[in-house]
Amino acid sequence: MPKMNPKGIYVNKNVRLDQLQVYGFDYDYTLAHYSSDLQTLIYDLAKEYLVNELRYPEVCTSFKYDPTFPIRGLYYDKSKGCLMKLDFFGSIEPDGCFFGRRRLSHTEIRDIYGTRHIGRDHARSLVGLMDFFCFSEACLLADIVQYFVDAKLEFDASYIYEDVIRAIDHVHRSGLVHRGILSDPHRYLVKNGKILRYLKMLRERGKKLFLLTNSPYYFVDGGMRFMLEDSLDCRDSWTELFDVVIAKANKPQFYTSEHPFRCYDTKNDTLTFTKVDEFLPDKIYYHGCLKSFLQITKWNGPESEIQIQNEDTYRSEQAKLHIIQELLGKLHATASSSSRTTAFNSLLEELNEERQKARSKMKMMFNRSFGATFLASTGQESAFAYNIHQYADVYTSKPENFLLHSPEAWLHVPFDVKIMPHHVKVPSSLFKTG
Ligand SMILES: Nc1nc2c(ncn2[C@@H]2O[C@H](COP(=O)(O)O)[C@@H](O)[C@H]2O)c(=O)[nH]1
Ligand SMILES: [Mg+2]
Repeated sequence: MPKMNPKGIYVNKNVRLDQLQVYGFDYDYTLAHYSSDLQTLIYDLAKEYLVNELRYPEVCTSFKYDPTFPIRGLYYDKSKGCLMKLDFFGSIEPDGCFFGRRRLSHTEIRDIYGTRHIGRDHARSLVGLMDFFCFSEACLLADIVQYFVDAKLEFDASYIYEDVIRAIDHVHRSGLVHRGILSDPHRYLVKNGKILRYLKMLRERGKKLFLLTNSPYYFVDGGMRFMLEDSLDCRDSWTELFDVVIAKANKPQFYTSEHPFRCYDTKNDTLTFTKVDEFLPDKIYYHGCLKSFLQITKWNGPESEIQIQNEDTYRSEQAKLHIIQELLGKLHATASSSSRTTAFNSLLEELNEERQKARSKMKMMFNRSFGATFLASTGQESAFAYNIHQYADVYTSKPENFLLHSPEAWLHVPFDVKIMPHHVKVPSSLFKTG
């Protein structure tokens, strides 16, 4: 029986690795991986800020981060205070909607939202909690809402959101989280020699490498030294692995703004005043934007790809593919549908019940509150999966998984994939007994 591969490389759009010349890396949760203690650290620091600076009641300091509660890709409703999981089509998961830490019943969801489907009006008040840093945020939001409910205090859910975001933002921006991690790296950082092998292999193949992180340099430097201390020759600096190192990049604005780059003086912790019009080896750069990055590096990417897509031969192939797909869809729709007897209907009911049982069993195997990150309880993809599908051509759990493939590999979307390529189909023969 096929199994999902946690180290697999999954392809949403075809990519030829042999044609990739430039590899960009993010730092947090890409080069650096953290233990779950980090979520507790962020949660505790943010909770202290709520109490000490925003005057939340003292009792909030006793709240504890619950690692079993949140998953990635949840949504917080700023107008209603609910924390929920959505499916691929933007419908609320029937058992995945919480008010505070209490799961709402189907009737309660209907009373609040009308239908399970989040319409345009409600969608405006939803905020996505997508990245790995959001676990603590999701848990803190739910715990604070629960506090107000238990204390029978009136509250505006959007104020809770603003306060929690402010607290979380503060603990990152002030460097409290960064200093906390560096003060006890063994506790928070996961050492990984494989990433060094992967980066070196790419360099040996003549690829250009850059690091683009929102984190400050001292934090990245401390983390990289710690993670690579057993595998990197002590005379070498980790910065030599990259052609360009950019810290405090201010993503996502980096991609759209016109901020200039500044050269960062690592000895004096200051920014220099000279204009940056080239990237020198061993120098660290701060801020900047994509436009200047492309102007300086001239790593513009192949424009021929767009030209090819505009050519008539390509477009006629594309049209042919669309027609074939449409025909396949119609074939599926017209097959089956026979006359339904009572026995047929009761069998249907029984099967539905069994399906329901199996679904909830499967869900519990992931996370008892919200189930799987990529899947809705129907077995279809979640809204988080939709985001990955939209924004990632290729995805994998760790960059070094690429070591298991040739750097010249052509990565193809599997021919039989429905939405997420890492999902495998379980053959029904698996359940046959005797
Ligand atoms: N000001 C905020 N900073 C945040 C928040 N969540 C995470 N972070 C910080 O961003 C970087 C991660 O950058 P990356 O480019 O390396 O992935 C790291 O320093 C975090 O501390 C936030 O909500 N507000
Ligand atoms: Mg990151």
